[in-house]
Amino acid sequence: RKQTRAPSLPSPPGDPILGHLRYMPDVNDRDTVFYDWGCKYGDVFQLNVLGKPIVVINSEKAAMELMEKRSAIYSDRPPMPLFERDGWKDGVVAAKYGPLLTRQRKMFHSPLAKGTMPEYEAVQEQEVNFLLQGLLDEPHECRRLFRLYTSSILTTLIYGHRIRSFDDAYYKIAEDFDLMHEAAHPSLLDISPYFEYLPSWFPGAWFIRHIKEMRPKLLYMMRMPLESVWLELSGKVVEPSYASRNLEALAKNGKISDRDWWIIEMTSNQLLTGGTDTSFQTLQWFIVCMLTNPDAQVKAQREIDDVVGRDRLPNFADQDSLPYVQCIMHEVMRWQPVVPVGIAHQSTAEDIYEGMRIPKGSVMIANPRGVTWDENLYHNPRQFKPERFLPKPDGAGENFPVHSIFGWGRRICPGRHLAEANIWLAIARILSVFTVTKAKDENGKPIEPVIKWGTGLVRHPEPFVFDMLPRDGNAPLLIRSANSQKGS
Ligand code: HEM
Repeated sequence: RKQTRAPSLPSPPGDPILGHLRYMPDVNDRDTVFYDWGCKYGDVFQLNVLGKPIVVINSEKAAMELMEKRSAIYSDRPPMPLFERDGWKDGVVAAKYGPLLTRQRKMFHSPLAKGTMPEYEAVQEQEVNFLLQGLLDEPHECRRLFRLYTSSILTTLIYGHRIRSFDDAYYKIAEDFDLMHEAAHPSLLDISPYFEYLPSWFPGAWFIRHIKEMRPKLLYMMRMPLESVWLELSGKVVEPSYASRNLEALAKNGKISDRDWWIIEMTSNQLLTGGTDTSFQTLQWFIVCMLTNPDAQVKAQREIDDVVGRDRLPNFADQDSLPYVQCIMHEVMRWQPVVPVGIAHQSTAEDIYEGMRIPKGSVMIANPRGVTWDENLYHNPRQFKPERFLPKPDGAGENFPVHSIFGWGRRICPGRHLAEANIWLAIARILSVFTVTKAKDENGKPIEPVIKWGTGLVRHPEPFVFDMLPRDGNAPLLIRSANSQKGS
């Protein structure tokens, strides 16, 4: 009673019945528009779309209080009808908060725990050496090579399959996931499931075509790799992997039920799809940052030269001695969060925040921009300044906004340790042997890069021009020798 009498959160003006439907920003600008509205209406404000409350949080203090400390009531997901129709119903990303989510997340605990990471170093080193070789031979293929790098680490760990070419069926799977980016857009299905029966030519019914194309692809993506692992298990040589271990454990107890099979299929797929685009697009943003901040690149290369030298490549044992390289990775993530508005949570009980009411069933959006652009937390927040994370007096002693990048409470990204390890190794080794620089036109004049971002679930730069040159005559030899070592 007391709670329902509490005042509502501040809200921008909207329409009767429709609420803020007509004012909802485009997916591409949602983070920046929500940031601007936060400056105007307060760090926690409410929108309503056809009666559904949407709470936007624009400060670390409020997000910590609600999404972390009170995560027991903020860990559900709102309905994601397009994801579900595409074939991801009940998969961990879209799962409602409950036993099925708990079971799936439990399966990730041990394989993705921080302490398990050293077990993957050999795979990561082989993959990064293959990446360097690719960048040396075909630097213009950088985008596809980054995707191959992140997806191959994942397919090796999940299915025991290394990707060695762009024609590999597993690479195609990772590429086909591009179509899923459309599912980030609001659709009529958010209003009612019956709109699925509209003809595809009906204005606004683009999602009918999307489901028709995406659903079979997603089903194939989930089924094909697991069936291959199952077939391999009946043979003699099996590369141990997340899927093989889970299948073997279940098979020991007799027949694997359809439900158990589905859970392994789904969790494997969500690790691959959740981990590939986020990580490889972070690497693309790293290239953008090096291209546009040459001083930072030089500083990181000097650090690597001092600690590692030029006769070998950096490895995980060097990580603590390369603080500036670590700062570069974190600053790339802070400067351009690749999941621009995170993944929405939903509240399961009514709540009060600073005397104001948050209705039960509110969609909760913790906007990363509210934190990463907060001038109380970051000096010149819109500038790329890796040293901000160095301890004082060398740097500003600012904190990496881990939750704004990897999520909140009981839904925090389970793959964060693996993501950071994969990205760090790629960044450290690229900086040790290559320099990212402006491309030159036919007259030898540097071409100014134009950086724009494309639409999708994961923020990515549109193709841009740059060069990636070996740092010295020894770099190609070092790369070739590393990539030809046993196991590579
Ligand atoms: C730079 C890389 C990555 C970033 C920025 C990132 C970011 C995120 C974010 C923001 C969420 C939503 C968290 C929330 O709801 O509060 C998430 C969820 C998730 N991520 Fe990541 N992620 C990355 C890499 C990975 C990797 C490598 C994997 C797998 C190995 C992975 C698997 C997942 C899964 C399965 C979920 C769903 C968790 C749930 O709904 O409970 N991610 N990630």
